[in-house]
Amino acid sequence: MSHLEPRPFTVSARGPLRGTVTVPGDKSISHRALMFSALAVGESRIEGLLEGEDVLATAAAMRAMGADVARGDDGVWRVHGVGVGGLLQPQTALDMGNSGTSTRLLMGLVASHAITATFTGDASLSGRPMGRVIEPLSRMGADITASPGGRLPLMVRGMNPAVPIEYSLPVASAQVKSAILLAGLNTPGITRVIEPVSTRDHSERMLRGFGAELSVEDAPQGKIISITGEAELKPQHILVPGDPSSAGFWMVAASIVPGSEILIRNVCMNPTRTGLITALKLMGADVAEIDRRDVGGEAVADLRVRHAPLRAIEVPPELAPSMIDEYPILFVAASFAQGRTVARGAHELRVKESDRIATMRSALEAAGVHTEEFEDGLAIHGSGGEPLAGNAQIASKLDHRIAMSMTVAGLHVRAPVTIDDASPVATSYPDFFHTLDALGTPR
Ligand SMILES: O=C(O)C1=C[C@@H](OP(=O)(O)O)[C@@H](O)[C@H](O)C1
Ligand SMILES: C=C(OP(=O)(O)O)C(=O)O
Repeated sequence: MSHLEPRPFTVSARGPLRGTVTVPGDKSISHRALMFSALAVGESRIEGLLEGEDVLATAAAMRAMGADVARGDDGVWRVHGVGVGGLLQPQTALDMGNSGTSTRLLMGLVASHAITATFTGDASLSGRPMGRVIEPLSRMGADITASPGGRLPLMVRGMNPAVPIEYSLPVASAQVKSAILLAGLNTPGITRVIEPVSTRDHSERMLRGFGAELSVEDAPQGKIISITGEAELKPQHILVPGDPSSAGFWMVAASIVPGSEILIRNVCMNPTRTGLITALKLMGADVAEIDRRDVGGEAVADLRVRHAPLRAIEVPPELAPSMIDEYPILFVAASFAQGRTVARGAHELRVKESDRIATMRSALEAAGVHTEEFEDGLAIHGSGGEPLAGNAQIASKLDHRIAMSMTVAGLHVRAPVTIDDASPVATSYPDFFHTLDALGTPR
């Protein structure tokens, strides 16, 4: 799973970008589809699963804990689950690769089963904080031994029966929320998570779809999500909609490269995920939603994006949870806007696959963009639509979103940009470079 060989990639000005793109399945939904199917009794079928390294790490972990997980020649994944409470002791350490979502959600699952699992990961994942899940899961009775700083490698000794808790999230994190709900699935009684700031709600929607007893209540202190434990999940047929985070790269590419027009098909429009579209529209981007429909309980639309002059904005901080993974590509859009864009209230970016504030700052500065760094964000002085100087070496720091964002920046430059290692792109978007080739040729 780890990237032994760095794969450099050089990008030079291209365009205009024209064509139709179908983005891969949503990463958050794909992880959950595998996990929940593995806990149902019977066969679930999953269509449109993202076959990126992060999701494959989840598939391997579910197999290691007893589920039968296989991809058919028709591209449909079939999962025979073990039932809630039925996870088996994995025989070797679970290699989570680069994936924070796999790690935190699976720690929750293991926490309430009578099994012990060791979690390992690559250098990026081993630097990310796990204390945020260790704390609530320990309260539920799990015994967790982590490396210094609450990092990987770590070992979770599950407790069965675990103790239900009521827990108010100290950080806006769908991973922490989901870890607790997953632990609650196999815990007698009602486990409650209070979410002062709403985050992506795929776990809630999908757990309900699988037949779990889960309620969401609006209260003065936030959303109260209650799950009744010792649940029985029924197998499902899941259609995974396209990933709005992956679509973001093409939205910004079309917006900044003159003459471009891209139709992006089948994009998940769950309102907890559409912050980038809101921000780009505030900047003057030409994004049209076509044919809004429902796919497997999620809103989906096709998006037609045309080149348009962008203007700087103050990015509303309340958008942060609904576009948390899209800040790197938003910073690229801002680099081509007229004026100074300010994005603050995004401190969480410091603890993603890389420190995305520092990494994007260095990358954009190297490519000729003037930026100012804050503890919780960046200010970016845009080019007003002119190409960037380019002529830069970019460190992707084992971070797929940095590699893809700086590739998009490199589509409108005076001199080529080289990404030192583009291999992390395979974690979330294995076809990214093929799709780019199909959309436009070097000028
Ligand atoms: O629950 C999820 O699927 C995710 C939640 C977010 O992380 P946090 O929970 O750390 O905000 C996001 O950054 C990640 O890519 C996927
Ligand atoms: C933060 C991300 O993923 P994860 O936390 O699952 O590694 C991401 O995909 O941008």
